[in-house]
Amino acid sequence: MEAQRDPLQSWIGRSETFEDTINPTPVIALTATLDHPATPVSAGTPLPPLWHWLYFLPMHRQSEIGADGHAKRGGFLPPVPLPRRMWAGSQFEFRSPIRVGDRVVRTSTIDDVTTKTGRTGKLVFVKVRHEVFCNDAAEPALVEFHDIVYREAQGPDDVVPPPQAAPVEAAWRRQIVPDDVLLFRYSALTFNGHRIHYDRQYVTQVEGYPGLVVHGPLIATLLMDLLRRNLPDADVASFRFKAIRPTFDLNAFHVSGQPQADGKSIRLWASDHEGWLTMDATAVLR
Ligand SMILES: C/C(=C\C(=O)SCCNC(=O)CCNC(=O)[C@H](O)C(C)(C)COP(=O)(O)OP(=O)(O)OC[C@H]1O[C@@H](n2cnc3c(N)ncnc32)[C@H](O)[C@@H]1OP(=O)(O)O)C(=O)O
Repeated sequence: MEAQRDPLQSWIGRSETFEDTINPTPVIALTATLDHPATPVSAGTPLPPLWHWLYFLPMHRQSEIGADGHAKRGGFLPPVPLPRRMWAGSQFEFRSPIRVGDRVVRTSTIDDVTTKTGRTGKLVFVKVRHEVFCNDAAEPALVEFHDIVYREAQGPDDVVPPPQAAPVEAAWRRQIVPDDVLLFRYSALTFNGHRIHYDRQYVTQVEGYPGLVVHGPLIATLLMDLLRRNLPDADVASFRFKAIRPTFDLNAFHVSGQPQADGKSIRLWASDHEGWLTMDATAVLR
């Protein structure tokens, strides 16, 4: 007998395309948000890795927004019935520079939809493949896989999996204070309406987290910023990160990095105020 296919899997292959222009203002605004001097940027300046998230913003009209502040599901993203959405991780290939002034096109495709049972309960992962093309080029400048995870509602039997200790030795380390202004500015820059990052009543009473959740892409951007602070001329060929444990706005956290013996890879990670690993990442230089 043929196994029954999960109806959510019929979303695999669905795609959408958006155009944009790499305007300088978001670059200056993120520069300031990451606590660098907000100096002007000229046309032709390459975008730092991950700063493409400042473009192709989700311009859903207000009536299309769902309870969590994201677009209602069932359009481009499948109608996953689990309520709590998180950014689980991403993998990137940076093939050629994306520059201020470029006209860009992004094609996004649902690559996979999988249901798993994790330690915290039922999980549905949606993998989206994004390709960014500059100035009518035939080959993408950037390929990104974005893993979105949906979790069950909070319940009385919730399991908190045992935490994993972060590495103790780090060549680079920076403390980040995730106050609500930092979270607000990042949500605004990425036009991200997800309530878990700014609506304390919603995040604590509806989703059951203890505080505002720090955006996974913000932590990833801070990891890449740490790399650039220490190796300003580094040419990053690929990057991947996995969000292991949520980070809340209740305490300072650290971003750390350690170049590896191969001379090309750099392990980057984030850890919370108790030293638990919250994000694990690897960058590979060209
Ligand atoms: C922006 C934005 C949203 C956000 O930024 S939300 C904040 C950033 N994200 C997070 O804080 C997520 C932190 N991670 C977690 O809470 C947990 O790791 C998670 C994802 C709930 C999973 O926990 P579990 O303990 O239940 O999972 P297991 O370790 O038991 O694994 C079960 C299977 O799932 C696979 N898996 C687990 N974590 C990930 C991951 N991060 N990425 C990909 N796959 C993952 C794991 O490999 C297991 O698979 P098997 O095939 O081996 O069964 C916005 O929405 O806009």
